[in-house]
Amino acid sequence: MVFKQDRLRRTMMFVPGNNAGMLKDAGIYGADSIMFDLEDAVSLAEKDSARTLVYEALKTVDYGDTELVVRVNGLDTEFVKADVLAMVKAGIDVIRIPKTENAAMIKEMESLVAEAEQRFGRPVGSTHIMAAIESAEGVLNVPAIAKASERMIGVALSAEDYTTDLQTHRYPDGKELEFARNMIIHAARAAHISAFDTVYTDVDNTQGLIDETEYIHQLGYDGKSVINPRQIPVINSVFEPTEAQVKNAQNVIAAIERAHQAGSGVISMNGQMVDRPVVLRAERVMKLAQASGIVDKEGHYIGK
Ligand SMILES: CC(C)(COP(=O)(O)OP(=O)(O)OC[C@H]1O[C@@H](n2cnc3c(N)ncnc32)[C@H](O)[C@@H]1OP(=O)(O)O)[C@@H](O)C(=O)NCCC(=O)NCCSC(=O)C[C@@](O)(CC(=O)O)C(=O)O
Ligand SMILES: [Mg+2]
Repeated sequence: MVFKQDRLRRTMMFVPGNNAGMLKDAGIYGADSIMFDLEDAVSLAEKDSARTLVYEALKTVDYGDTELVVRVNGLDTEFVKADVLAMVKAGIDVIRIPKTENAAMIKEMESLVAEAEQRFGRPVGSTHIMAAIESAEGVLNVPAIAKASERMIGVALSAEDYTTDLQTHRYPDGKELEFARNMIIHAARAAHISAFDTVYTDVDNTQGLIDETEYIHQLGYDGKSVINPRQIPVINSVFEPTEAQVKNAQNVIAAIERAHQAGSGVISMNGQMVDRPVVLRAERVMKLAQASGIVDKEGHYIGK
């Protein structure tokens, strides 16, 4: 299994934990990560039955090599311990903590997860954690949150709760989210973990989703949380490199290989300096191209 920044995480799809049909089919839409939700998509009366449904789905449905995440109930609720025990027992890849305010909450979750791993004979450290940032307090503490544990694989903006906390709401231009988006991407990169943008709730507004995804892609985000399968190909297409970008990346990788053979770490290509950061960007382009299915095994552009 590949974790931290090595894994592509363009789309992380919320699947309500109380919906047996959605749980069964969640793997067929091509999300990079599936996130089973035990928190806000599930009513208080259904908390226990949703936990059982998700546990059964994890044990019986084949989700292939899709990363499996569960959003457990908040650390201040009566449900969280049972959620963590059941999900670790079922072998979940990642626990997403909702409404994360500070690094102490990551430590608290770390203890719960370690206890569950020991109890169910899972390797200690094998369950990863991510944090959803849903308040002003969380945004101000995100650098410490992102670095609070070796288990952390990412931080996510949760704009619905966050804008409520700010006493505003979401606007089409997203100006109210600028500070949080910038804090979160910087905290994630400083901690070498993934950064996820928030859900786009206007499911039928494809152009709005494209605009928002292009913006967060430009900021450096790995991907977005998703609430509907129709959003997956739209987001993937924004992350798909162009033919020119793929060809340039191939040329950069070939050029640096020639430079290394000649004993140098830097080379000029069409008058442009090619050094380590340029090569790292080229490698990321090739990884996205492979995930998009637009290159063959040798990395040659074949299109769709
Ligand atoms: C939005 C809508 C009602 C639209 O319904 P529609 O009926 O128009 O959907 P259609 O497109 O017609 O569905 C076509 C086919 O796909 C299936 N299908 C649809 N959605 C699927 C899915 N998610 N997973 C698997 N399958 C799915 C469906 O079953 C059907 O299957 P079939 O019948 O077989 O053809 C529906 O998608 C949905 O309920 N979404 C989940 C909503 C949710 O989870 N909200 C909580 C998380 S946010 C939050 O909490 C805020 C946050 O905390 C966030 C943060 O922290 O980041 C913050 O603070 O910001
Ligand atoms: Mg929320």
